[in-house]
Amino acid sequence: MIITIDGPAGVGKSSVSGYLAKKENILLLKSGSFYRALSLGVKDELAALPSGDPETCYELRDKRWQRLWHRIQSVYIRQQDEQILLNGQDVTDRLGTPEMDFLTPLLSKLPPVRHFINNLLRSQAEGRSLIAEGRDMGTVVFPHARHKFFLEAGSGVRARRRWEQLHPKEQALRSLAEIENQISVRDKIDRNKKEGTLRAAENAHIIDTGSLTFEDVCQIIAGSLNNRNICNHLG
Ligand SMILES: Nc1ncnc2c1ncn2[C@@H]1O[C@H](COP(=O)(O)OP(=O)(O)O)[C@@H](O)[C@H]1O
Ligand SMILES: Nc1ccn([C@H]2C[C@H](O)[C@@H](COP(=O)(O)OP(=O)(O)O)O2)c(=O)n1
Repeated sequence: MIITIDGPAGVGKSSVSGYLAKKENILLLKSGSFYRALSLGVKDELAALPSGDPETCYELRDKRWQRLWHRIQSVYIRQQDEQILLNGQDVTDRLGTPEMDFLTPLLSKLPPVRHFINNLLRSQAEGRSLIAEGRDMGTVVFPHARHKFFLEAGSGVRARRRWEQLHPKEQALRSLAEIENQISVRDKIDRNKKEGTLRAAENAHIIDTGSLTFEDVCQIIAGSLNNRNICNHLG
């Protein structure tokens, strides 16, 4: 059984899918973590590019792109339990930095990068029951998934959630407006990708989480999955 949960940044994908995966005792594939690990693996090459954006050199297919692509293909990413291993090393705690927030959308909009990660995700999933969360799990990576959910909420609500996740020291340094602006920039990249565009699959159950609590969202999904254990636990 494959369950997909897609949606934009801060909408509640990781927390809801993490909760459901634990309750169901099934694998959780966080596709964003794979994109983040790849960005970490090639960050020196990305930093060497003008403005750090690989799109121009990809479109020109120039030497810089060939170097970067060669490097991408040499990176080995694997999930072990809840840890993400990059070339055999646990990098899970290094994936959520502002630097990775910035670099990952730039790398993940390139079609060959998406194909590279999609293959990895499918190979991790082979023959297993799982929840896959991201942007294009229900549309591209697992189009035959039995259960698909698409979470949405306004950028203001999502920015506030992200801000509340920050340590008080960081909250003092970063305004809500700045975070909302970053979220809007990432939304724009996600919605305008050539491939893997952020959108709901035709057969996805769309849930607006803006005015719902975390428990509400879990319950709606659990109800839709008709999973009595989860419903009972939350009820
Ligand atoms: N329905 C909800 N209502 C309020 N806060 C939520 C809800 N769902 C998730 N959150 C909180 O919002 C923050 C962002 O959620 P997260 O799961 O990290 O989003 P995503 O994976 O989509 O980026 C987390 O602190 C999470 O606990
Ligand atoms: N299936 C996916 C998952 C993530 N991405 C991109 C989009 C985001 O900018 C980054 C990181 O995604 P992640 O889900 O970890 O982060 P956010 O929830 O957006 O903060 O990767 C993607 O293009 N396709």
